[in-house]
Amino acid sequence: MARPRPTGPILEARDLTLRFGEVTAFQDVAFAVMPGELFAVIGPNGAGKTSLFNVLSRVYTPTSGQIALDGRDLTALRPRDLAGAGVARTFQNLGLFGPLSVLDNVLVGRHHLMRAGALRAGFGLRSARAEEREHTAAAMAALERTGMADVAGVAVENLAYGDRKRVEIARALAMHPRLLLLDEPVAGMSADERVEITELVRALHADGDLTILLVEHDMGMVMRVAQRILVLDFGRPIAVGSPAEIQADEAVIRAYLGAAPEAATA
Ligand SMILES: Nc1ncnc2c1ncn2[C@@H]1O[C@H](COP(=O)(O)OP(=O)(O)OP(=O)(O)O)[C@@H](O)[C@H]1O
Repeated sequence: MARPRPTGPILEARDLTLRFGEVTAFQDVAFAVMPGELFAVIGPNGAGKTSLFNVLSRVYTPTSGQIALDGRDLTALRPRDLAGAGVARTFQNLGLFGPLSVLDNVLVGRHHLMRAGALRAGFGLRSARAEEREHTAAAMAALERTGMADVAGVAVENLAYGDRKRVEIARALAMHPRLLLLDEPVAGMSADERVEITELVRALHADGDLTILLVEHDMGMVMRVAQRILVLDFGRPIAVGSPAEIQADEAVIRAYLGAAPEAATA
């Protein structure tokens, strides 16, 4: 049965603070991401982006404040419950299994939906085979969306970095998430790969109902894809707005080491 589409924010943070002992990773962060939105969090080095991403993906529990998914306390979920709650993520440094094929890596993302146990599958029961076909079809559909279906049988370790990122995004999509969390998707990429992944993220968002929260250091990438942007600086929110508003915001320009707006959009 299709989940009812929430009318309020899909994700909402209020007064969110994370401290590691004496170190404040971020504080008093507040934002609301609406269903279908592409929302980005940016900021200079050490601004707190990764720490915030880790709170959203349940790696860390905030020191104080609230974070709600569809109006319910996100911190009540364990990391492994996220997929079932409709949230999928990618990792900054890829979380793939190199020796496994592209298809098998994507099937790992369907794990939480697999009902047939290994024993039933081993005996080749019809229901287990039907389920396997269903998962393979879903994984192949996700690979189609990221342009990787034709290399489904290739070991991931034989792919270029940008293509591995496509596989990782496909794995997240195969979970059929409503909310996709992207952790610095163009980090470590060549200029060409950056353009390709930026276009992929834009196309995935344009495709349909997916809500995307993107944490990214690369201003240019964010300006091309995001509808709204939250800027952190030294752990504090300094601006929220459209790309045009953020580019014109003096506090943001100062935070990026006095970079001129042209430089910030490069
Ligand atoms: N596990 C940790 N223990 C202690 N301090 C931490 C930890 N993780 C992050 N910090 C601190 O929290 C602050 C925010 O770091 P964070 O990595 O979230 O920033 P960032 O915006 O992602 O930076 P970058 O763009 O350089 O990755 C920094 O002062 C950092 O040193």
